[in-house]
This record gives sequence, structure tokens and C-alpha cells, in this order.
Amino acid sequence: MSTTQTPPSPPPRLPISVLTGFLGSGKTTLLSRLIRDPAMVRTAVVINEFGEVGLDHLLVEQADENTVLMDSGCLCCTIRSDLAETLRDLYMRRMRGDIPEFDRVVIETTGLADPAPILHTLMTDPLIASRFRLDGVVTTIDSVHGMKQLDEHEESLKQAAVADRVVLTKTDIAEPAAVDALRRRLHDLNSGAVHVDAQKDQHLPVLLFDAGLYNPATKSMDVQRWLKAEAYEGGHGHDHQHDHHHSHDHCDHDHGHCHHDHGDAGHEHGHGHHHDHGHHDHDHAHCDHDHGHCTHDHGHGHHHHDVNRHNDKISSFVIRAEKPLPWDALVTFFETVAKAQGDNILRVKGLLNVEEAERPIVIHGVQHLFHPPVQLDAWPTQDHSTRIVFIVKELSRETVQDLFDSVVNTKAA
Ligand SMILES: Nc1nc2c(ncn2[C@@H]2O[C@H](COP(=O)(O)OP(=O)(O)OP(=O)(O)O)[C@@H](O)[C@H]2O)c(=O)[nH]1
Repeated sequence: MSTTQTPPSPPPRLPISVLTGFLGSGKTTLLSRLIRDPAMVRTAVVINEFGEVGLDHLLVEQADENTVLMDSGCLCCTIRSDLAETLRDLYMRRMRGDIPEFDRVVIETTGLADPAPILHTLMTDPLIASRFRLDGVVTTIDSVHGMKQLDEHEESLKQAAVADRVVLTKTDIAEPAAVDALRRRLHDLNSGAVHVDAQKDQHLPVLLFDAGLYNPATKSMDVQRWLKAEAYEGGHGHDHQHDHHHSHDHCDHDHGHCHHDHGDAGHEHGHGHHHDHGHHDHDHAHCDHDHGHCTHDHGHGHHHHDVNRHNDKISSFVIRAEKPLPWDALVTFFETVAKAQGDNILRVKGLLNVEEAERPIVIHGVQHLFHPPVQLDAWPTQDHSTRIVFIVKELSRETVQDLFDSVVNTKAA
């Protein structure tokens, strides 16, 4: 057989990272740092306006009025009429050779954007979905105002809830106790996200990108790193292992808090400092609550997302089943949950043990839309249970679990 008979394989889909975050939370500041970084070579960054990232002295070449090349090798382009058109256009110009080849895209969203429709576009527009894949959502959170924004703006909550990477900004000007309280709240909202500190962390491109299922470092599907079911179930130990160097001390810090809360909280309150801003009083209230809650978690080995200490409408949990499940039943479950609760489901990620399949199956959904399932080569660990992570709004774990039990009938398992 000659190799010429092999049909050409489709070009690999380019990873897209969506950068979101509330108004003024530091997206542009983060981007202007990123585009100067040599590790951003062969990255196309879609920004709202050139002016805001201060490109002038870094500019190497202007490809056209919408696109410039930086001396870091990063390509910057401004958004055209809408995101879908911008991406299609970018891809075509890359194909034609009008602009340098790029291997990755980063998209800046506007501060008030609900990320779900953006993720929707990426998944449903046929031309986009066949050429790009969502690598991950990066969300900037303002350490000074973030707590208040989470309280008052649902978009801010959603942005934090769907994040794969949470970037805490302005930690240089926020009270350490407020930053800690914010970290704990973010951990409760979405415990699988890796936390990055915009002020302290170096090597941002490495920390922020390659959050998806495919791990370019190992050239394989890294489902453990991506799914992080243990983190959503409150299993702290596992998370550390799989966060590897990316999460380093911040994530340790997060988790450490739940263990050391008593001491830390005592310390924070004992000092009675920083009542200079109104919102700090507010933070303290959160801290008090945190303190008690963590005791509860550890004392009972309880899943801490069930009771949301902030009354956030958003929560995350894992549905788990030990025995292999019939594919039909799983499909019915996903269809039913999507139909009944699609608007309340922000993200679903799952590793499935399917009766009819020899190997594990991975699914990934945003609201009522699901990516085509992917079959892995092997189970990542000895644990062959089905684990489905749900990040939801105004939807209880019981509702989803009941539906799962009634459709998939695992109660006896
Ligand atoms: N001290 C400090 N200031 C920061 C940090 N990050 C951002 N800022 C400042 O916060 C303000 C808002 O930052 P931007 O980067 O413009 O925020 P943005 O999210 O792009 O804002 P919008 O485009 O309005 O949504 C600017 O004055 C920044 O200089 C940080 O880590 N520390």
C-alpha cells in the first residue's frame, strides 16, 4: 500500500482560550502583558481595540487595519462585526497566507458578557467548530471589588463558575484577608479552576493555556487534569497531584485554607484591620461564615458545594456511578437534563463508563449543547467509575441526582 492512498487527515483544530472578567477587572492589563511575552509566538489575540493594550512601540508589522504583528511573534487583531465573523476571517487569512500562521487564539470578551453564548458560538457555528476547539475559559477577578461584583452581578458569577483558570488581579492593592476570602468563595463556586495571581505569577502563557482535554505536553488526552472530579467532590489531595506545576502555591494555598481556616480566620479578625473601604466590612462577614462552614465540611466529610455559604445561585457537584452504564440510558439522561434544565446548566464535563464501550468516553457540554463524545485510549487511573461534573445555576444536586437515578437507575449500584 502506498502512502498516497491514505486520505488526508483534517487539519488539527486550533485551540481557543476565552478571556473573560468583569468590567475593570484587569483583562486588558493582562493581555498587554501577554502579548509582550515571547511564549505568545504563533498566538492570535482578538482584542476589542488596539489602543487599549498600548502596542505602538512593540509593533513589527501591520498586516491590515485589523491585524498587527508584535515583536514577540504574537498576532493581534481587533474584532470585526461579531466574534464568529472575526474567527472565520482570521482562519481564511491564515489559509491564504495573508497573515502569519498561528496555532492558538485568545479572545477578549467585553466585561459584561455572559460567557455561555460565546462558548455556544464556538461550539455551534459549523465553520468555527470544525476549525477551532475551546481550550479553556480564563476569568480575571478583581481582588478589591470582586466579592461585591459576585454579589451583585450574575455575569460575574457565571464568568467565575465556568472558568478553567481564575486570574486574581490587583492582589498588590487588596487586603490579604479579603483576597483569601475571595479565593475561598471562588473555590466554592468552581473548585476545579486553577488559580493564578496576576501580580505574582510569571510565565502566564504556560499557566493560562492548554487547559483542555488534550495535553500538548504529553501529546495525549489528559482527562484527570481536565475533569478534576475530585476537586468538585471536595477531595483536596487529588487536586494537588493533578494541578502539577501550574497551580503551585496558589492552589495549595486555597486548599490549605480549608484546613487552616480556624487559625487564619482568627488571625484576620483578631487584627481587626482594614476597615477603610465599605466592601471590606462585607468581606469580613463572608470570612466569618467561611470559618464555620469549613469546620462543617471537614467534620462530616461533606461535599461543600451543597450548601452555598454566599447563597450564590451557582454551584458545582459531581454525579458518580460505579458500575458500567448503558449508553442509551446515559443519552436519555443528558437529553432530559438538557431539555429540562438547559438554561441552568453552565457546564458539564464527564468521564463515562459505558457498558457497550470497552474504553472510557468523555463528554463536554455548555448549557444544552454537547460536544460529540470522545473515546479515550484507556482509563487514566484504576478508578473506572463514571464521574460527571455539573456547574449549574439555581439547580440542586438532588434534582440532577434524582433524574440520574430514575433514568440510569444506579440507585441499586
Ligand atoms: N494595582 C493594580 N492595578 C491593576 C491590576 N490589573 C489592572 N489594574 C488596573 O485596573 C484598571 C482596569 O484594568 P483593565 O485592564 O483596563 O481592566 P479591563 O477588565 O480590561 O476593563 P474593561 O475593558 O473596562 O472591562 C486599570 O487602571 C489597570 O491599570 C493589578 O493587578 N494591580
